[in-house]
Parts: sequence; C-alpha cells; structure tokens
Amino acid sequence: MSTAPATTPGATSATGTPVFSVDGLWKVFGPKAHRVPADPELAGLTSAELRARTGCTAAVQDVSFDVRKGEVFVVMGLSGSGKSTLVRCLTRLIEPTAGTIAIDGEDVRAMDKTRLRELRRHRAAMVFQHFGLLPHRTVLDNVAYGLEIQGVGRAERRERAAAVVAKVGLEGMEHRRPGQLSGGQRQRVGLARALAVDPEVLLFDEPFSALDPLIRRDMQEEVVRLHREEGRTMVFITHDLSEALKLGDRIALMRDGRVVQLGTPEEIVGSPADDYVREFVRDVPREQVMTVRTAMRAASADEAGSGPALAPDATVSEAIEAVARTGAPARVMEGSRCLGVVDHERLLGVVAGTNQRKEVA
Ligand SMILES: Nc1ncnc2c1ncn2[C@@H]1O[C@H](COP(=O)(O)OP(=O)(O)OP(=O)(O)O)[C@@H](O)[C@H]1O
Repeated sequence: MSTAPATTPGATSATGTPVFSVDGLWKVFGPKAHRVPADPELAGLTSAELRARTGCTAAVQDVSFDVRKGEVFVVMGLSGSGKSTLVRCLTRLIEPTAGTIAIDGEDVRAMDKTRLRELRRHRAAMVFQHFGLLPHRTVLDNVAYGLEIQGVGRAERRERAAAVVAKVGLEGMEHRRPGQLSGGQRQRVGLARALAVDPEVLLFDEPFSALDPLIRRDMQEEVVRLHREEGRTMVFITHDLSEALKLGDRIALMRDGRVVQLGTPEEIVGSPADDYVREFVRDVPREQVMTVRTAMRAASADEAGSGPALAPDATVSEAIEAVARTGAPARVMEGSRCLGVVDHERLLGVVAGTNQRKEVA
C-alpha cells in the first residue's frame, strides 16, 4: 500500500543535509562496558542476557540515523527503551561507549571541553521535563539566563528574551517568578529559554509528560506552530504514540536499546516493520494518519475528469468526508495532474486495515 520505500532499522537519509549523523552508537552502563560493542558475541545478546552474563546494561545498542535539517525527529519507545540515553549522547551529556556522532559533519566525540560547552549552549539546546527554572528569578531573567552565560550584554539579552517570551505566549508575565506560574506556563518558560539562544537544533526530553492533557495539547500545538513558523530542527523524546504521530516528520521507534523502525508516521502505521510495531500501532485511527497518496488507485479517463479534488497529502479521513458529501470518488491532484482516485472501497480498506494486510502478506 505504501508507495514510500520500505524503511529499515538504522536507515540513514538519502536527501537533505543532516544536522546530526549517528552511526553505530552504543551506550553500555556497567563494568568493562567497552568490551561489549567490540565483542560480536556479547553485542548479539539481548539486554536481559547481557545483564545476566556481564552485569552490564546496554541502554543504546548499535543505533544509526540522521536528523535532517528542519525536521521534527521523534524518538519514541516505552519506559526504559533507551530514549533519554540516546538523546543525551548526542551532546555527550552521557558519554557514548562506541560509535560516531557528527553535528554538521563535525565529530562530536572528538570535541574538547570548550567546544562541547559551545555545542550545548549555542547549537543544541535541551528542553527538560522538569523545567530547571531558577526560582528566584523572574520569567524574563530565566529566559535571558542562557544569553547571560553566553556573555550577551544586559540590554540586548532583555530585549531578546522579551521577544521570545512573547513568541511562546507569555506576554504580561515577564515579571512573575516560576512559583507564580502553572505547569504549562513554566514549560513555556523552559521552551523560551531554549529558544532564546537561537540554537540550530532543539532537543526535547519528554517535555510535556508531567502536564495535564489539555495543557499538553496546547503545548504540542505550540511546538507545531513554532516549527511551522521557524523551521527549526527538533529532536523530541516521547513515550506517547499519539504525541509522536502528531509532532514527528519521522519517528525512530525504540525497543530494548535498538531502533526497531525508523520512518514517517504513515510508514510506521501503514507498514509496521514487525509484530512489535504492529501491536504498538494497532489502535491508531489509520484514517487520520494515512494519506490519499498511499490509499489511491489508478483513475479511469472518466474518473480523472470529475469528482472532488484533494492534495496528495490529504488524510483518508478528509477524503471520506469529500466522498460522502459528493457520492463520487475523489481525485488526488498534484497541480492539474490527476495522480489517482480514492473511492469507497479504497477508503474502507484503510479504515479496516485490509489494504495493509494484503501488502504485508
Ligand atoms: N546511569 C545508569 N546506570 C545504569 N543503567 C542505566 C543508567 N541510566 C539508564 N540506565 C538504564 O538504561 C536503560 C535505558 O534507560 P533510559 O533512561 O535511556 O530509557 P528511557 O526510554 O528514556 O526511559 P524513560 O521513558 O523511563 O525515561 C534502562 O534499562 C535504564 O535502567
């Protein structure tokens, strides 16, 4: 069903300039951790076997991927699957055991202390779940803090901080202290503080998991908006599948330290790589994720000339509405060219998951 190429674990991008490029990355905790990636026998064990044999925990095991410029790259998996360890390795908040990491082609593992500090302060800012705000400082001063560390003068940093505070919707709260804010507002301050240093890439470590559902949705929309407006590269950790599907251009799904599938939401939902992924995405409403580009069939000459028109990235859900309204198959149009049509049968096939089963079989 999917017209996109199949994704393989650890696949790297063929297009675009990678911001981060990760290859064969390992993080092993425990005694003599270095011997694990180097020894094919140990490297081939499951986490449980490795722990029993050596007392080591392989939190990240032979992971490779690129983060492309301008994308939201989501690292998703259940608790303990290695998400935080993986993302902390990107800026060496955790020291990798083996493998290579590059940012814009520069070797992160070869960086000295000064260069690393520069990386974390200017190029890859982290937004944490537990905001890490300074309680005695105002919102404005918390946001300006990163700029202060960078040595930006007081007047300029206050001006830049005020602009970012407004951007995240906290205008009028500049002089409050963190204790006078709600959880969602505090998270916005954390986001503003990371944005203020204008980093090339923002790293989010489960930033919204402590928020209640409505505020969480607000914050997700905020991230989508910021991303749309600024096109900033983002790496986003979450254990929440719906959050991953909503935010991610691509998702790396982790299990037990490994990336089991890397792909767009549509690829992950439409063509799960294995039974684990299939089970993971089983309850996702497919019609909200799958696009008509994937669901369409070839059009006859008659069909290509009439019927409602949809863009190729319209969802199946939108197509159902159009087909129900007009009673005719909907045309998938790229400019004036008809790529194909979606009719009742194709659309129902997506909802029922029968197209998918046919392809997988
Ligand atoms: N400092 C450490 N020492 C030993 N083991 C660790 C250490 N940090 C993490 N681990 C182990 O590594 C594995 C991956 O942990 P990690 O925190 O990266 O997972 P996670 O997917 O981010 O989980 P969560 O969603 O619960 O934060 C777990 O088995 C964890 O117990």
